Amino acid sequence: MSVDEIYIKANIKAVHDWPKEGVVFRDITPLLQQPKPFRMVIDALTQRYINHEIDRIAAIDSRGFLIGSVLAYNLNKPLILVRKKDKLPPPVISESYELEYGTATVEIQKGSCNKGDKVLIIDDIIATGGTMMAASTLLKSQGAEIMEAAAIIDLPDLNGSTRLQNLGIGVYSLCAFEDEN
Ligand SMILES: O=P(O)(O)OC[C@H]1O[C@H](OP(=O)(O)OP(=O)(O)O)[C@H](O)[C@@H]1O
Ligand SMILES: Nc1ncnc2[nH]cnc12
Repeated sequence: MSVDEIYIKANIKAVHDWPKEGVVFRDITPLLQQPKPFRMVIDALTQRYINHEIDRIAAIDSRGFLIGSVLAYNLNKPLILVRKKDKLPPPVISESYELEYGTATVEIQKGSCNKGDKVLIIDDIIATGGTMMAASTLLKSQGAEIMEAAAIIDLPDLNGSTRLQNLGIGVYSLCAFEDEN
């Protein structure tokens, strides 16, 4: 593990049995409350993508907005909002999916991207990968190519990153929590 990874992980809190029994919720609030680890996250993602060919950044509602919007500003790229159901004005397209602790629907506005656009998807965490997959389905339906799906945290035990990779979507995360500790 790199020094940055150790530091980022140390600023993410494990909340056991929330929002339901058996779930270990990875809370990024401590990381956001301190400039140093938050800057580490943004700087690491900026460095990774600064020389990549990216046309747009898609950030996922709501924790993904916190990272995706700052990254879009740093990289000077247009931002696409992947929002929870009924938040965006029409015309929208929708995709439903399973979460670790429920079900959800995400939407993007029609015309959010152009055919052939290379889109980087950003969220705080990849758990089952359902949210990233739904976002990718919506973006692809508009003709986009998914350049990569990136998050602060990967939970490999929930297989989300593997499921995304099996669909041909490249995945990048800054840290992983391998078990329930
Ligand atoms: O890989 P998955 O199993 O799809 O889970 C990851 C998603 O779950 C959380 O979002 P949540 O729906 O809890 O919303 P929030 O960001 O508004 O808290 C998280 O922010 C990711 O978007
Ligand atoms: N274990 C978890 N911690 C934080 N956010 C999540 N989203 C889905 N699973 C999660």
